[in-house]
Amino acid sequence: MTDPVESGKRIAAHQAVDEYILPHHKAVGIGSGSTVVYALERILQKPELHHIVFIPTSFQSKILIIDGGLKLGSIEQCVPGYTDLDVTIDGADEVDAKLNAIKGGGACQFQEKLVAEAAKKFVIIADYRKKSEKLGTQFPSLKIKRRRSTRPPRIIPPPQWLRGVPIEVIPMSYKAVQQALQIRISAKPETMALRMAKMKAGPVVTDNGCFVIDAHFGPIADPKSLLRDIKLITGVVEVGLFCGMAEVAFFGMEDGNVSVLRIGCWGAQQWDGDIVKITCQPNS
Ligand SMILES: O=C(CO)[C@H](O)[C@H](O)COP(=O)(O)O
Repeated sequence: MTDPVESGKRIAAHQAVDEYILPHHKAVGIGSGSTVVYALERILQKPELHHIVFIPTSFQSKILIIDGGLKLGSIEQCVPGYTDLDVTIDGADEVDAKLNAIKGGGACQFQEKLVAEAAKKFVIIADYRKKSEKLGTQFPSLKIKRRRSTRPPRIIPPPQWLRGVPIEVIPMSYKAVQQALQIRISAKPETMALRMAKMKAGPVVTDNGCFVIDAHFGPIADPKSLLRDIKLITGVVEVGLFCGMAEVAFFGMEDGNVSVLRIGCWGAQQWDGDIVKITCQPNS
């Protein structure tokens, strides 16, 4: 595989499966997106994992489980603290140094959070592009084209996904939620967008029949309090901010190594790419 992004996704997914999905496990949550496909690929290569019941987080992951001939379960069978999932493995759009993540690039954040919360361990797999010091800084914000006159700047709309925080909303509430985001969280109207479908006239409709607003807040100083503030808005079903949930993140790097960030310690590779001791060091 020559594409460094795709090979990054694969090596991260394979290493995570090898370390975190074990033969004694009974139930495992399967996330959504393109990186998760490589996790399924690895699981299929290991017959000792095929007795496990897999819990999907979306239509996509349900089909991956079924097409792989694996055992399909349902989240209703898993009650956190009673019949926990052993582990949930999932991709992410951006992950900070404290393992907070932005998710929902595939509009699956509600089911992904439900399944991640039901698991004893939540494991993130991603390629090197997803590593970020602070959420909201990894992707460029909208380009603003200034006119020569004194008129206000013209905002160039993004070609597709705004790459902010994905917010799943009840369809009839989307205008009210956008308004509340402006008033209560000072989101700018030009950095919020209702996510539109590509091969359909109209908005993306999630697996739960909802819409998604992508809202860019710039660098996010306190992801947990932003999450709390957005969730308090009537009409919001779920927010693609996963705070304090992941135990570990595997990043497939351009050089073919996997950088592992574990809760409470830096892994084998430091943030700036320098190799450090494999022994863990406390996070600041
Ligand atoms: O949150 C997600 C879907 O809602 C995905 O996990 C996230 O968008 C990462 O996707 P990919 O693995 O394709 O980069």
